[in-house]
Amino acid sequence: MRDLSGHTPMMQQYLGLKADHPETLLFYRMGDFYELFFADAEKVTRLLDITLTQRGQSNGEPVVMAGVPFHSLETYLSRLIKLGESVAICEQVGDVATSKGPVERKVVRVVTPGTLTDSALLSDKTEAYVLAIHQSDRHGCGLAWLSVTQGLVHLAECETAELPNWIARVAPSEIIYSAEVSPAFEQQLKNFCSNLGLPAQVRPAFQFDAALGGRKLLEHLQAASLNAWNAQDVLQAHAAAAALLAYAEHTQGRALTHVHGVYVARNDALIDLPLTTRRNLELTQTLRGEDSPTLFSLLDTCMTGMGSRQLKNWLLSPERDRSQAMHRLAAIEALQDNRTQSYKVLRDALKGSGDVQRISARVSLRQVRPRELVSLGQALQKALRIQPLIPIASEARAVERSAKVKEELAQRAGDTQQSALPPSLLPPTLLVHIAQDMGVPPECGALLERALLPEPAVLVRDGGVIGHGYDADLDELRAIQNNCDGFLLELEARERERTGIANLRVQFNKVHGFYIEVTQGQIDKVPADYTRRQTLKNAERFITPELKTFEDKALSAQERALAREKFLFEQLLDTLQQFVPALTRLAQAVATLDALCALAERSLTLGWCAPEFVKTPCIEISQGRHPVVEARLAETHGVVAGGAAKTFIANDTMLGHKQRMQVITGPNMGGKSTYMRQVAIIVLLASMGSHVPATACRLGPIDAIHTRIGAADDLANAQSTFMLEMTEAAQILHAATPHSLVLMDEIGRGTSTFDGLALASGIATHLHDKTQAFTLFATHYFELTEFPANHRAAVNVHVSAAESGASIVFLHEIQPGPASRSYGIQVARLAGMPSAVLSHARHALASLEAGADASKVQVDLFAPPPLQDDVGPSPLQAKLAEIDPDKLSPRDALDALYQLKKLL
Ligand SMILES: Nc1ncnc2c1ncn2[C@@H]1O[C@H](COP(=O)(O)OP(=O)(O)OP(=O)(O)O)[C@@H](O)[C@H]1O
Repeated sequence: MRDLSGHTPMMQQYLGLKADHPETLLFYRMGDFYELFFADAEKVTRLLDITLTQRGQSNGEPVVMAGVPFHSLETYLSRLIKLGESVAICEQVGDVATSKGPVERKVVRVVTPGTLTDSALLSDKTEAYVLAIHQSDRHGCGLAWLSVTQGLVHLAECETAELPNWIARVAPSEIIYSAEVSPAFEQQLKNFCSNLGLPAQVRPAFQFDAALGGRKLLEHLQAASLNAWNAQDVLQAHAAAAALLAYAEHTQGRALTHVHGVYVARNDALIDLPLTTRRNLELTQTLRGEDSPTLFSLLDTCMTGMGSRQLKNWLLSPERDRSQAMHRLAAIEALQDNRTQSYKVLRDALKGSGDVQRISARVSLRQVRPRELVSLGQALQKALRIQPLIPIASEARAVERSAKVKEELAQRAGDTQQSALPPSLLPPTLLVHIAQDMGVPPECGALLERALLPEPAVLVRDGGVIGHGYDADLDELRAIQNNCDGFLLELEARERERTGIANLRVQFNKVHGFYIEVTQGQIDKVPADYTRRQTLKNAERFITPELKTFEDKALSAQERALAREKFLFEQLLDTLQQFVPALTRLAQAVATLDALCALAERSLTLGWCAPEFVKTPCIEISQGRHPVVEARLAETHGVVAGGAAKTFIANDTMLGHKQRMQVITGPNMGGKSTYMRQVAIIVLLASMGSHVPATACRLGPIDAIHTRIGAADDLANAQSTFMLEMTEAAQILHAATPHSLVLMDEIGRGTSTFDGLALASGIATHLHDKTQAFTLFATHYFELTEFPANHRAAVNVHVSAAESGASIVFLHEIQPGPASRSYGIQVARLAGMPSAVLSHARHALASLEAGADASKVQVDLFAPPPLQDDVGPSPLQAKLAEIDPDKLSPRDALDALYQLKKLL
């Protein structure tokens, strides 16, 4: 323990608090400022560009400090959190008037990027997760993550090698791990996090305790066993959960009473969408790291932040089991019902709904602000109006029509695994469930309406929060403040009448308070209950018991009203706790309904169709489109660089048992990448339960979407473009199965032509013969168009283009057969290459082609490698093997040596 005795008492207090938060910036409240000291002060000065000052000395050293005004705390917090910093907020909790030495202070909460609850600091559309990672002894990891504003702890276990993909899937805002992970593991984790700009915190090893985690989960679930959640066997994840909950509680300064759900994410339950796939398909971020245009930005027309977050979650975690998707599809069909078009009415009703999910979490954490409670009250009223509008009957008809959903439901009813799903995803059908959860107890809404003013102050400490008529004492205190003048006039009139003193006056001054003034001439009329307060030259001033009582009340009324409001607000929070579970269910229902309505709207606006799920492995798409490219073309009215088509050209895709691989050729800019991505996007949309941009779509089971597209140098990890390309390709070859969709775009182009071609052909062969995944293989190697000739399940297709003079027109149609040529020079011309370069290139091409024709040797790229000839041992080896030196006489040994020499 450090000796602090040389420091001033205040610095001793500060340093004592700081010792508990060494890695966190400590905001130390002093009057109207939060002050930071020493290294913290220097750091925020750098990060926030605020002034560094120096005041006095402590322990012989100058006290370096920087401060921010208390009322601008949120602004500074938000900037620091965006920079990945954590902040401990230390408030004065003792009584300034009575304390000897520095007033008592306490860290009341720690604000970290992954445990935010304040809507001012959170993005509407993104959940902030904190992810705890536990390294187990056996090459595995236990994971546990939660968003403090949700009531659900997610658990998972994975191999260490799969960790990056899990982190990508969870997309946390912050990671915590044990102080005792292996150095190699820590290094890997740190590299990975710094590449993603993800803050990582080290936590004490003892907190990563499986038994403790199991117990804590049971406490939250108020259950005796985790079996019902199918979470009993994931012990490594329990260890992570123990640390996760401890950390979340540490940041909030209290237990998370609203956490009452556990969900185990099993590796084989979700469609695998590796980090590369998320990136390449531009699901939530463009390749340049922007939020739009992406698939999510196109899909997300939700009316609430809750809906947007739900939709993003569906997009990034589609399940392999299609029953969930089928439920959503049935609900979308009901919402779109021609006659009622309920989705429109519902979207109107959902507009402007408060963020029930975040607000109810803040209720249980007792951090909620008055205005949030008002908006919660409004959301409850909305929910009651929305409830009867939900087209339950149409959904029932849609389910009836879909024999498959019915079959699925019947299966699920007898399926013991069902409780592993979050509650709102269970049968009965989705909309029925949503409608049930919309019914929050009416007394909750009524209480909020009564308890709060319609437009309360921002903070309780300012007063003006609690409604009129809610509490008699408060009403009286307010009446005193408001009716001071009225009361005094009324008292004056009454006293004049009682005493008969016509010029009696009731007045107030700051020194003497309230008094009744009587001129000297009228003194003899003063009643007995008047007590003299002050004598003036011409008048006497009195006080009466009634006026004294009023004075006491009036002078302290404001103070007492504030205290009363605080008390009533706390009492309100106590009462609201019982409604938190119902509010959490309501939030989930609103989020789901909003997301479904957005999907219904998108489908109708963009002309999408419902996919059909089948058991036979296949991907059959009629007239498929890439929704984001199509939307961009529509926005720009087809005026895009490179003379592309004016409207999007739809294409079919037929992959099945007989045709598992397409070798796609065609000019640059022809649309190969777009076509491949569109197939992946359609598969993904269908799997999440959305309609798809096509006229028909039949989809067999899918377990993963792998992509190897483009190449960006990963300089931070010292990987070259080619190394990265090969690493990604190798991962795909190991992971893909016959139910996976694999996109390979121009594999092998990062090395010399022969190496690249040879590798590309090897990879294609492996995918076709061994992996047998559905594969779209785009290539510029014409040699690979020979591939289908020797491989039954592969076909050639090409994107069409037409030559028009020296130029080229892209038709973007996928047609059978290989492309006739590559048009590289024409594309370069479109790109504005100087004509001298083009002319040089044309000549060079002609001579290269002539040379290639002359020396054409037929190489069978796809022939299996020759087996090593097994010719057996040589005569010399055979002779040597015969000899047993232990049995040889010196004479025999010499003979043998001569024989061996001869054989040589
Ligand atoms: N089906 C389509 N209909 C209309 N326009 C399209 C279509 N497909 C692609 N395009 C347009 O052509 C552009 C180039 O497409 P894409 O990047 O897919 O070509 P590519 O063949 O993969 O090119 P490269 O081989 O150079 O990577 C797209 O940005 C888009 O504007």
